[in-house]
Amino acid sequence: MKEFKIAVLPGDGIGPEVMEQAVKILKVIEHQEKVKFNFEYGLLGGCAIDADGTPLPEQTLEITKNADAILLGAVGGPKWDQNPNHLRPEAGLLALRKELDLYANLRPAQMYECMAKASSLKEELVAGVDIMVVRELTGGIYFGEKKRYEDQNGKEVAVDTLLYHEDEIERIVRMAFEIAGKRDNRLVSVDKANVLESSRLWRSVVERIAKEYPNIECTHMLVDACAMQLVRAPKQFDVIVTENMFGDILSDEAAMLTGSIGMLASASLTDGNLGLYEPVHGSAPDIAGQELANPIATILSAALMLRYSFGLDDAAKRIEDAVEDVLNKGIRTADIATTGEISVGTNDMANYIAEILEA
Ligand SMILES: NC(=O)C1=CN([C@@H]2O[C@H](COP(=O)(O)OP(=O)(O)OC[C@H]3O[C@@H](n4cnc5c(N)ncnc54)[C@H](O)[C@@H]3O)[C@@H](O)[C@H]2O)C=CC1
Ligand SMILES: CC(C)CC(=O)C(=O)O
Ligand SMILES: [Mg+2]
Repeated sequence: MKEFKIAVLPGDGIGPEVMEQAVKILKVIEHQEKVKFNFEYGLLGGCAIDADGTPLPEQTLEITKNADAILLGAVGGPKWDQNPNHLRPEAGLLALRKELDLYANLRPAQMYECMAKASSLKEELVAGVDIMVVRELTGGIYFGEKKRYEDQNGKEVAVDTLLYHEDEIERIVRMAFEIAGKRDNRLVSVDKANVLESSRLWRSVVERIAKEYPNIECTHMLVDACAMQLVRAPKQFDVIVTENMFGDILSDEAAMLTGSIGMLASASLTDGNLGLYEPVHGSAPDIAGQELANPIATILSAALMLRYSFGLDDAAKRIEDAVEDVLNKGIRTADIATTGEISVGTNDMANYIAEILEA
């Protein structure tokens, strides 16, 4: 029997709640596919600070390095907001991404037909939206040097450094071209080349690599214009490639086109088979512990794990179809509910998905 080791890092806030649901779905798949998933749990983020005094304990790093894939909930919360940077939950996640060289963050934003009909946005605007945001994940301003000091007038100064090496840009851009080649052959590279030197380097690398992909229509867009175009005419986009912070922001925006940030999955990949799979959303402290969290983003992240890290494409598709079936039946968590539908909590949403999978 084929065995896969999965490092499970539930994290903080709603992280453990949505993770429980994803594991529930994976146990159904395990049974159906006749494979064995060995789940190894680790602490990351605020819970790790509380238990071990560090957001990324050595033991967690070990578990992830020995795993075939990593499934993550979310980290962070107000309890740790005033901590110094190295004792913030988010620093643990950033360190993990860097340590494992997970440089490519794929964030697919796909609109379900039944969700388009119920969207608070115009149906014709969002029906058929299918965007893949390819975000650089281990460079840029989140990883540059940070400084705090007082100027000569005694006023505080803060510095974050945005730095990119050419080869860091090259590998993510190349991956985006490859992905575009398997989709609709359209790639939009997003930068701020009218202002930022790092963006001018980014653009020149994109232009050089574009010559190797003559069949792919490659255009450039400034990030402010892209934010506007995403809400004005989202269907113009197929694949977007961009640097770390722009991708973080634009993918949250793209999420809302599809109904809720509680629906968006992501895969963080390196050059091998290892991947980290996590919902795009955070730890949502405002709804934690209330059975309100939508588990779909984490369940769909588990499906991406089956596809990208384990090659279990059929199982991944069955999960995605089961999610769509449940949505077609009008079953909704609070974040995606409109009137006249069946409103369910976190657990029941996953139970309905599991029921369809088992049918
Ligand atoms: N990958 C990660 O672990 C991330 C962690 N964070 C951290 O999470 C904490 C909260 O950050 P926020 O800015 O509030 O972003 P957030 O994504 O946690 O929440 C934003 C809004 O979306 C809602 N929401 C998020 N996920 C949901 C779900 N599954 N179902 C239903 N509603 C959902 C929340 O209730 C909230 O109103 C912060 O400490 C932040 O640093 C934020 C983003 C990513
Ligand atoms: C380190 C994370 C909190 C950054 C983020 O918001 C994300 O990756 O989505
Ligand atoms: Mg984010």
